[in-house]
Amino acid sequence: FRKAVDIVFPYDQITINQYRGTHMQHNELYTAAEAYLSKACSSRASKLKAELGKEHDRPVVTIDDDEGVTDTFKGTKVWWQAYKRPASSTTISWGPQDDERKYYRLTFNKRRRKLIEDEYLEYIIKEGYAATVSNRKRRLFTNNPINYSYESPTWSHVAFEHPSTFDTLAMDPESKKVIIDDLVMFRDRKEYYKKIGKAWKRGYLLYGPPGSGKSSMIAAIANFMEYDVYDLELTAVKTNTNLRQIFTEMTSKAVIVIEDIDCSIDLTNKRKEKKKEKDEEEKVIKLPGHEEKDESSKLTLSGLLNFIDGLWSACGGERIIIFTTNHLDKLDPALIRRGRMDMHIEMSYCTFEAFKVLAKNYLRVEQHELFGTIQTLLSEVNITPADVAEELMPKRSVEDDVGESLKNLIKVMEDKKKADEDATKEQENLKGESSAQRALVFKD
Ligand SMILES: Nc1ncnc2c1ncn2[C@@H]1O[C@H](COP(=O)(O)OP(=O)(O)OP(=O)(O)O)[C@@H](O)[C@H]1O
Repeated sequence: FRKAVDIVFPYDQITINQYRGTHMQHNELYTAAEAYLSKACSSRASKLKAELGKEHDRPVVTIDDDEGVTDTFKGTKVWWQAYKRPASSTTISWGPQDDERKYYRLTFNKRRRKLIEDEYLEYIIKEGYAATVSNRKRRLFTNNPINYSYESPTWSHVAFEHPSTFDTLAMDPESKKVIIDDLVMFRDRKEYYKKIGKAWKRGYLLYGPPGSGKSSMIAAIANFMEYDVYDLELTAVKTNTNLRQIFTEMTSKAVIVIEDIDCSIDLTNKRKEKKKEKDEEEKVIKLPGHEEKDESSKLTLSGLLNFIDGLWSACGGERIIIFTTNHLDKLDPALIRRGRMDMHIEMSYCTFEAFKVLAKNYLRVEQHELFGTIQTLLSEVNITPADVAEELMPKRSVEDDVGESLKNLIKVMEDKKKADEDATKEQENLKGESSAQRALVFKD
């Protein structure tokens, strides 16, 4: 293509070596370019796949040695070419890669050198870094003391591979959009947060009955943001010092999850004991087996909130903190007041819109004659998405099971409706009986 370039305009070139310096120091720009080009190639592959249609399932597009790709930046076309320098038989080198020196050559219009040097290379570093981060395997951390590893005295981790995404998450589409928009806004506001001097963090409170998809929502958020997940077990945190350690040993892009917050913190009892407003903040988190220890060894609510609001902010990084609860009413208002939790997200029982997402995921159907019956039943019965998903899971092949799975779901909902009606009747009878008894006592 150099000939082609030559014909079109006088060209200029930049060479980007894999290593630089005598000590074979890795070249940051080369690494970034490698990641950037591989991402550009794979997005081209997906486009190509869409253009070619289904029969060409996996077109492989990649930049190989002695191959080139083009890119356009601010209206300027650039050519990337990958090379491998042949081994030099005359040089003796201690460097392991001597026989494999790789480099890229970037060709562009001579008049555009300033734009390329000042802006395009910066852009490559930024985009290349972002591509590396998104390719990196993300991790699920836990502070459960049984799993402590050598790497960190507080966190142990496994690969985070939860498949849940916003596409597979069954919930009202409007609420889903509000959450996605909020996340995008959060992601794009780094400079804004810096300018106003606020920690770059977001707090969500997820509430809803068991099986409504709180864990699935957390995974969808983490997958969407490409963050690591930290599952914080509060009962394993012994002191504020321990908490400080835990919060400072996190990666910079993290979703911190504190599940069942109502079970981790005993607030109600302490509130009765402490009358003064000031004392409110010093409510103690009861740790199993630690109730009788002296105050200094206990984790306080103020300790937790300070980390969320203050100290932790100073550590930098983008953080999302998610609290979950099955019982919103049991939580202390101080913990959930706006500002501390930016958004309260209700994960509800299954609606018809949510059911349609599950039917599409599990049975690959978007329409069916039984949908009408299901819609009516869903408006009458409280059933969680987890229970619906259980019924929709195909037992044999998906095609054979669509009608059968939907019928099973209808049966489960009808049984539940009947059980609810019987329970209501029984309660009414009991009420009737007790008021009749009261009337009798009164008469006596
Ligand atoms: N809203 C949902 N969208 C998609 N799948 C869901 C949803 N809710 C539940 N499920 C399915 O049910 C299973 C259990 O749900 P999940 O663990 O997310 O619920 P949860 O509200 O976190 O429950 P718990 O409070 O008991 O932890 C999930 O693995 C998923 O397959």
